[in-house]
Amino acid sequence: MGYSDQRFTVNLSILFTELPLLERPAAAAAAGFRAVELWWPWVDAPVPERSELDALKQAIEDAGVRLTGLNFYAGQLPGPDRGALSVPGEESEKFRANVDVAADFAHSLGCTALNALYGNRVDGVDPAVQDELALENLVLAARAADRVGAVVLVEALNAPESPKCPLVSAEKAVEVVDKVNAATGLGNARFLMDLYHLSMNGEDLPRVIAAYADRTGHVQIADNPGRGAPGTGSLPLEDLLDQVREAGYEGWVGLEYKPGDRPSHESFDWLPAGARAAR
Ligand SMILES: O=C(O)C(=O)CO
Repeated sequence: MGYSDQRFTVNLSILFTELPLLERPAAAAAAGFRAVELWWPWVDAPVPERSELDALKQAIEDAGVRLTGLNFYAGQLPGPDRGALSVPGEESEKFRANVDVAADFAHSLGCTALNALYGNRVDGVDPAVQDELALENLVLAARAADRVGAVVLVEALNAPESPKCPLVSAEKAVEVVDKVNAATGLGNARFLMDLYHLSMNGEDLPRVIAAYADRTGHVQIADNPGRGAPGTGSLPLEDLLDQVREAGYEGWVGLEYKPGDRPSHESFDWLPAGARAAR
């Protein structure tokens, strides 16, 4: 057990952002990793030019890393937006336009996990109307993911940093997962267990792990406070990841932390070089 038994993937939307997008996959490879994940990289373009998609695919392939996770279009991340799929009007339309583009792009790189961020509450809109729209859009996303052999992930964010997001507890996110699976019958909606967000919400992490590991499709980590590398805060991340493993989760663990005021490649000193290259 320990970090050496985990399969880590580097989030290139929060790490290596000091580099242009197309240089980040090679930088992750140079740091010893073989797997990367991304938020939707084109925050203003749910349907980017074909040439942009092709260039990113090429950069990932040339670096010799695999893409293990991709967020659907989610607006401006990490804020002010927190997703698009529950936001009526233009944002929902953008999400819908993106669904097949993101699923096909993921598929072209063998990526089998697509994260669908819920979005903020909108002043003056009935929350029930937003939740109904969200379910419709999550069903579309789950069907598109299923078409390419992928899962659709539903993530709980944290209330202090996302005060308008309604999905700020594991229980609430898993409730949405269950609703999507009940609506599609596909069983490919899964919980994204982000230990940083859940700890910011004050959740009992061992309890959450025991309760929901079997419905978890992806895990992400950062330390708390600060959303930095493991060891920069007070979360017992190595132990918590052991618990996740013991509870039956064997998938990827996304490094979704901020490097701090140092280049990203210097932020992996907590992880033995031999433990980075999991495939
Ligand atoms: O917006 C965030 O903080 C996320 O974790 C997105 O995946």
